[in-house]
Amino acid sequence: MKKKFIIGIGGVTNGGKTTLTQRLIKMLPNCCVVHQDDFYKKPDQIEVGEDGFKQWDVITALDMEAMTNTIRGWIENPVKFARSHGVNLARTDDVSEPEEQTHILIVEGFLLYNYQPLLDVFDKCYYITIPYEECKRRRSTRQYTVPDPPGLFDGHVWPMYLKHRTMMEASHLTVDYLDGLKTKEEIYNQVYEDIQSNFLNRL
Ligand SMILES: Nc1ncnc2c1ncn2[C@@H]1O[C@H](COP(=O)(O)OP(=O)(O)O)[C@@H](O)[C@H]1O
Ligand SMILES: O=C(O)c1ccc[n+]([C@@H]2O[C@H](COP(=O)([O-])O)[C@@H](O)[C@H]2O)c1
Repeated sequence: MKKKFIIGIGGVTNGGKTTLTQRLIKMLPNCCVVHQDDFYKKPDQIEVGEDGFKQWDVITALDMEAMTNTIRGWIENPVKFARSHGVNLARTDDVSEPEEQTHILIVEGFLLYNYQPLLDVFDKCYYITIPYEECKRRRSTRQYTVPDPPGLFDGHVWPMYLKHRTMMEASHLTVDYLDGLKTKEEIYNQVYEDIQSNFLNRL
């Protein structure tokens, strides 16, 4: 029986992906995480568009090859990956050896489902959405390593979100939508129970 599961938590910027991911990794056994934001290229490698904005919200702004290699490293040896990332593995005195246990990888990011080589690695694809107004409000309070210049949200971030979401929906990937307007607790409970029943209780 399969014992390695990769779960995607994608969706709009400021939808609550990181918040949900942090809660899940605390509660799920043998759970590692890969954050897409960690694979951003350096600011001087980000293209400037005709609109004058640095194009942060496109797949070429990210080193997707490096991210894919990191995920492949987990697939090859989740125990080694967990140990080298400081993730505690379940105790082995009352269960099987670490190699025999179930392992979960959460991959979190805003452009997860727009990179063809990764589409077939996911056992489950979640996608958090929030409406324009709420997204703009949350984003206005957020500090990124490179702060948003005036007009970036309406001129680049939101249009790119709509474009990539449309492309994802055309790809026939099976995606479970999560309503990011629900409370953090509600979203977490929904996903935790879903993962439990789909991947953990069946073992
Ligand atoms: N369900 C929620 N309801 C209200 N605010 C939320 C919710 N989830 C996250 N937030 C807030 O929204 C902001 C962005 O959350 P974050 O998890 O960093 O989003 P993302 O990783 O999708 O960009 C943070 O200020 C966070 O506290
Ligand atoms: O992380 C960075 O270095 C960074 C630098 C510039 C911009 N970002 C923004 O990060 C956003 C994606 O991350 P998130 O957590 O909001 O989903 C995306 O909308 C980018 O515009 C992120």
